[in-house]
Amino acid sequence: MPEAKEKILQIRDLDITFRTTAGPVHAIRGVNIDLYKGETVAIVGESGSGKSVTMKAAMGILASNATVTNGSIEYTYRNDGGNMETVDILKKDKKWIRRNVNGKRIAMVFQDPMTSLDPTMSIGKQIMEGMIWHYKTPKAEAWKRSVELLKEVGIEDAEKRMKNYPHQLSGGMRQRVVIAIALSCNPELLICDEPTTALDVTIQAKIIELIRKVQKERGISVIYITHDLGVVAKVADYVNVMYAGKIVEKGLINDIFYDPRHPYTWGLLSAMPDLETDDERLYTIPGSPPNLLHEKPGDAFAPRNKYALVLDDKADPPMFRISDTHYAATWLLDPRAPKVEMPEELKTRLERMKKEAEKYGSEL
Ligand SMILES: Nc1ncnc2c1ncn2[C@@H]1O[C@H](COP(=O)(O)OP(=O)(O)OP(=O)(O)O)[C@@H](O)[C@H]1O
Repeated sequence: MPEAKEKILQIRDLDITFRTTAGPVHAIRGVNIDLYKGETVAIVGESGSGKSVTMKAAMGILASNATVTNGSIEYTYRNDGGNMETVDILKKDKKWIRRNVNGKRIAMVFQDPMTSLDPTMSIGKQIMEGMIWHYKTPKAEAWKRSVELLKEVGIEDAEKRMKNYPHQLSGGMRQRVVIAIALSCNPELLICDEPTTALDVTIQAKIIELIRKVQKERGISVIYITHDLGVVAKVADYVNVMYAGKIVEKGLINDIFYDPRHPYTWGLLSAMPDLETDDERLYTIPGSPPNLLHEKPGDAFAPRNKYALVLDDKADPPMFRISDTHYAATWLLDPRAPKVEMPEELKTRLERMKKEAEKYGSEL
């Protein structure tokens, strides 16, 4: 972690509602996220928990039926004049965001490279496009830089590959190209939305390794959106666990993996495959996430939570402080609550993970 921490993104009290024919969907509820230069923040949670919507808001690319009803998304960056500037993305229009943020200072890597690449355009052209549009880079220069980028992301025969079309590449190579495109304008922040979900397991590890490498070499910040805690364990400095549009637990990677406090985090960790558990015995969190069309009072996780208290049906828990880095929104942390520990099986599993990490000399 860098010594003097420079904050580059600060999301505060973000509330987003979608207009739908069935009524308003309150998809994001009071989200706060901080991101510092060079760090990796993960947002983890089941499908529909609000991870992508939060990041789309940060990139100013929300769907047209979305309304931000509260909050701010402050982004601090070095402007074209070389000075540091802080803007609230929510107060900027689409044109400004397209010119100054999207693909330039903040770039995204999506789950499926096939949908983020244009099948009708050579990959060389697709990498050059951003440089030419954002920086008016001359074509010959953009070509040269694109070849270098392809090499940087580990593509051999880069000159030759420039002329290829996406369908001529394997899935792993396509995702490398997507990463090259994302890096083409020297972004300060990379948002990776399930960047490995569509890939084979062996390729997954290589893409994660690649993202780590470019992050380190370039000193950029990364936000990982994923439902896979295995990926989180490998990449993140800081973790936000999301449920039903709200962050329910946040902490440093070791806080979340070795001292989780929210029963939802317990569930996610118990459901994480590891070497010792076979698929048939793997835990799944009972029930399914709530329908956000019908907001109910109380804690949205209560119906799936075997540790729920009577109070959970009445009031949404606030964020309780566990340490300066670790917070969780569960009434179990209220001083009046009965003492409840994480399931014994999970405790054993986390201890095993800790021992393995110590053996291999990694943080996790
Ligand atoms: N354009 C939209 N109109 C209506 N509801 C939407 C729209 N986009 C997202 N939502 C709703 O917002 C909620 C959060 O969705 P989001 O895509 O952020 O979830 P997610 O955690 O990223 O899930 P996944 O892992 O499946 O991508 C969901 O309930 C989803 O149905």
